[in-house]
Amino acid sequence: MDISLKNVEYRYQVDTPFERLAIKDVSIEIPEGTFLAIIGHTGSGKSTVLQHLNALLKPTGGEVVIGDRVITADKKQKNLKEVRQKVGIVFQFPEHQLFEETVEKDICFGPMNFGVSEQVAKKRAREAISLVGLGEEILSKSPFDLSGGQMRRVAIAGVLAMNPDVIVLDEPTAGLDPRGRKEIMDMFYSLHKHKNLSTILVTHSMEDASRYADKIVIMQKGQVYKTGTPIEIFSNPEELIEMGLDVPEVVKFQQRLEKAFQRKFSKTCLTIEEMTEEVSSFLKRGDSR
Ligand SMILES: Nc1ncnc2c1ncn2[C@@H]1O[C@H](COP(=O)(O)OP(=O)(O)OP(=O)(O)O)[C@@H](O)[C@H]1O
Repeated sequence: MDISLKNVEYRYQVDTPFERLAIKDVSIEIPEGTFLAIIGHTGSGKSTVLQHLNALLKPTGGEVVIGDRVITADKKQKNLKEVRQKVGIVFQFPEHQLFEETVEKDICFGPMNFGVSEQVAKKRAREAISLVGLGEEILSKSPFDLSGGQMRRVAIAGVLAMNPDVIVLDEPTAGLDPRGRKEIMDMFYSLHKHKNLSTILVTHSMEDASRYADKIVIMQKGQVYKTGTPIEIFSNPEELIEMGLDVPEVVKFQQRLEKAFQRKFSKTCLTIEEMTEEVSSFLKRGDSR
């Protein structure tokens, strides 16, 4: 399912003294099967954009196209439930939304709320729990007896059990240790690859944006500042640093080497493997000078 935002504007608390323009003139194309990362400073509008992707927010200007639905400020919208089922959102700290007595009931809650039978919901719960790397024995436990990392996986399983076509992630690894972060991100990447799940990731981690995304959008002051592939975005690290944004460690390392040797590498490296190759040919070239 394709999603696109066309010149979207959103104002919070319209017609009140607290009215605030949060995003304006935002255009983003997300073809089916894309892994898109949205980066930018706090307050740049990332979460506001994200909530338009499953019609939790309706634009106050422009239009949002989700599959065959067109959502604008004026149009009366029916059956947004269908859109919300197809586009699943994993909010920050999703485990805070667990509330049922058992993991199984918690995971089944969403699908049953959308009219799926109990039997089918239970089947989906078993599939979803395995997709997030947990064993079926956990289904009968109370979510509140689990570790933080397990709770997070259970909450994600609840979103997956809705069988979404698109998954939207708002800093899904916030508060996890480095190993937990990598496990969760690898899991989303594998779902994206094997189930062709379009994935939209809002993140402060440039490492994750460069490692997993096909396309990156930089938001600044409520607008899209730049869109490109990870190579296009990170091949000019000075621009990002000037904006006060970080760049991946491997890019910083390349910058330092280039400065120390007063020579440019033939390309920007985004992984340790690429960097190793580039450094060895760089040193060989150095030898033959
Ligand atoms: N409920 C709200 N009412 C009024 N203004 C809001 C509301 N939510 C967000 N804003 C404002 O909209 C702008 C964009 O906020 P948004 O949360 O989309 O940014 P963000 O890039 O996701 O930030 P963060 O990285 O901190 O999550 C900010 O100026 C923010 O103060």
